[in-house]
Order: sequence, then C-alpha cells, then structure tokens
Amino acid sequence: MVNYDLIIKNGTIVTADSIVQGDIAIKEMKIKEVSIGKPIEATADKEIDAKGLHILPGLIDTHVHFNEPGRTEWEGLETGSRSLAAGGVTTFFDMPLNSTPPTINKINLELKSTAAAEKSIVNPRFWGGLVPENIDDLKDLHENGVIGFKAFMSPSGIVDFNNVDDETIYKGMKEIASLGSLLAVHAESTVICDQLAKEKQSQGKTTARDFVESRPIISEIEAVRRIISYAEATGCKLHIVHASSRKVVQVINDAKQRGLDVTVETCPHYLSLTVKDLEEKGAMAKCAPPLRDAEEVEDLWAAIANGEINVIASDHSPAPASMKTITDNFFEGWGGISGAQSTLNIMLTEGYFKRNLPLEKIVELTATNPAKLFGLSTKGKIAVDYDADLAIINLNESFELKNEDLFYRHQHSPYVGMTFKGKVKTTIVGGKVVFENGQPMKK
Ligand SMILES: NC(=O)N[C@H]1NC(=O)NC1=O
Ligand SMILES: [Zn+2]
Ligand SMILES: [Zn+2]
Repeated sequence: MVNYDLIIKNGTIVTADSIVQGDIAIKEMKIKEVSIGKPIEATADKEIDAKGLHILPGLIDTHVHFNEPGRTEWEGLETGSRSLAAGGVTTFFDMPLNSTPPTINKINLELKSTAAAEKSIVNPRFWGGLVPENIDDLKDLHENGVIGFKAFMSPSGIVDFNNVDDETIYKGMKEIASLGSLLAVHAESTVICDQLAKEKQSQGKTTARDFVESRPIISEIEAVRRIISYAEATGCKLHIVHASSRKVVQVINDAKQRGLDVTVETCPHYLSLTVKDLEEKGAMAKCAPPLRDAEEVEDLWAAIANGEINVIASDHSPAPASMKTITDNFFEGWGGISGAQSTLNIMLTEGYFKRNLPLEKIVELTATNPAKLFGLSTKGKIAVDYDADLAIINLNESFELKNEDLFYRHQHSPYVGMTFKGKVKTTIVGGKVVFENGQPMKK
C-alpha cells in the first residue's frame, strides 16, 4: 500500500465551489487523494489533525513588491516570503519595480529568480516591466517565464522605472499581444494628478485629505478608459491593478461586456480602510491610488458580491519607518502599504464575518481566479494532481494584530491594532509545512 508524505485528516475543505469534510493525502508535492466522508486509511510520514479547522488552497498573491535585489533594506525575499507563509499565501508574483535593477530585461530577471530560489519559502513568480526603454526585451522576458508585463501610466516613484507614454503603450501592447501575454497596468492620469498636486501644494494645502483629493477617482477612470482603448486597438489582454472604487470597476465591466479581455484587481486596503484612517494613521496608510471614503468601501464589497472583481491582491509595497513618518506635507513620504501578511485576515473578518461573503468566494478571488487568469494550471484548487499548496485556518480564533506578529523586514502595517477573526494555523507549500505554531520556517 502507498505511504504518503502527509495526510491531513478531518478538515473542512473549501474550494471555489464547495465546502466538504474530508481527508487530503499528499505525495511528491502533489495532492494524490481527496476523500470525502470516508477516512484515508493509508500510512504517512506525517499527519495533521485538522478537526475543526478549514483547509483552503494557499493564496496566490499576484501583486507584491519585495524589492530584491537592490533595495533589501526595504524588504527582501526572505522576510517577504516568510510573512506570506504566515498569512496563508503559497505563491507570489513579484512586481518588476522597487528592486534594483528592475525586471526589465532577461539578465535582471535572472538576478531576481536566482535570489528567490535561494531565499523564498513560498513559490515565486515574476512580472516583467514595460517601460519606454525596453520594447526589444519583452520577447526575451516572456520566453523566460514572466507572468505578464506591468506598466505605470503615472510616475512610479522609482527613478529607474519610467512610466509609459502613449507610444510605448501602443507599441508595447502590440508586442505583448503578439507574444500571447498580458499587460497589467497601474492606471492613474499623470496630467490630472500632477496638476492637482501642484495646485494644492502651491496653496499650502498639504493634509491627508488634500493628498487624496489630488488623486481623484476620475483620474483612475480616465486612465482606465484610455488603456482600454489601446487594448481595443491592439488586441492585448489587459489587467487593471488596484482599482480603488466601484466606479473604476464599472468602466472595466462595460469593456468586458463589449467582449474585451480585461480583468480587475482590488486590494484589502481599499476594502478595509478609509480616508479617515489615513488621517489617523498617517503615512502608514498612504498609497496610490489613495484610500477612499466609507461609501466607496461598501460599494467595492458590493462589486465583489456581484462578481465584478477578478482578483484580490495585497500590493504589498513596504518601506522603512523613516520613509513613513508624518511631516506637515502629506505629499511627501513613501506611498505604499505593508499588508501582504493580512490579506486572508481582512477577507475573513471584513468579508466573511462582517458582510456574509461566502468562503468559496474568498478562495475564488485569492487562489482559483489568479491561477486561472495567469496560467498556473496546477494551482488554486484542492483536487487530485494539483500542487499541495494549502492554508489551514481556525475560523473560531480571534487576535489583535501586533507589530511583533509581523514577519516583514519592517514590522509595521496600517492593520496593526485591528482585531481579526480567523487565524492561519499551518501553511503548506508543495506538501511541506512552511508555517506552523506561529513561526515560518527558515530556508
Ligand atoms: N512603486 C510602488 O510600489 N508603488 C506602489 N505603491 C502604491 O501605493 N501604489 C503603487 O503603485
Ligand atoms: Zn501601482
Ligand atoms: Zn504595486
């Protein structure tokens, strides 16, 4: 009889379309058996009793900035991946910017993938960048396995990662379409944001609210409409990252309805924090697009319930505390939220418990859809022959998030002090336990 590497017994297995009681058997990094209603009798090197616990496909965070190589004083693949493991995340897609060099050619991609192979305790994948200087590198990047390409329509805040002009968008999207890849876009209007920021600051208006008003929802809408036009002109598959409002989602929905291949992400911070939090927490909660008002938060949850959002990702964009200190000018200081460890906590507490969002839907948005959209054909599901990437959680356990619970390089987050219901107990990557008893493994 077969001897498994691991059997997880008596758990409540959650997938995008069902919740059932059962056992899961794992061998050679894969799920080999899922038995509903009847225990798996085989032997195994290790057993986990998941009685009273829920087992989810490990989350796939399609949007993190881990800043390695080159800016590891902000984060890094070791600390970043350990914090993901603590949050039930088993795969991440690292963005091409905030590392130095940025992932805009094959050599730079190799630097990053070598570092990840050495340091990450969860599965790494990489976005390539689209910048005005690298149209000729896109093919190489694609052939070397990038998930897709990422461009900024407004300044990225990073000097070696330029935002795209319309000509680059057009040429880049044509090339990406011909490669059969896709473009992910940070969509804010440079003109609108720059003009408003200048106006505000020249009038001495530099509060958190002024910052938010300088990056209005219409700026996202304008950029999204424009990039959709280019998608229509070039046939390029498009993914809009971090939509902060349902009004933005609506524009994408209209394009979907016209038959365009376009998808949309939103992030936990747009689902749990507001401008009021930004005023209270200061730069810790600063990001772009900025946090919105409470009605926008509720509208986004409605959009999720209505199937209008494809993916939830963290946009973990960390920085040292020194870059997050509050000055009297809110326009200064790093825009980016440290949040990758808390995605599931927010979806459970704010979604499942507070707004009756089904667990199946959370799995769909954080694992099944990301796997489907980005071609990870063996991930995002708990089924035979799928990769054994799992998160085991206790829905009955509550905790208040403390700085010392975070495994980031810099132990801060706007979510510190929040009380979450639902706690990650064990995270498994390729059949191997990478987080248990409150500790991620060391590589
Ligand atoms: N460069 C970078 O990480 N920017 C991110 N930060 C943020 O708040 N929005 C972003 O796009
Ligand atoms: Zn962005
Ligand atoms: Zn980002």
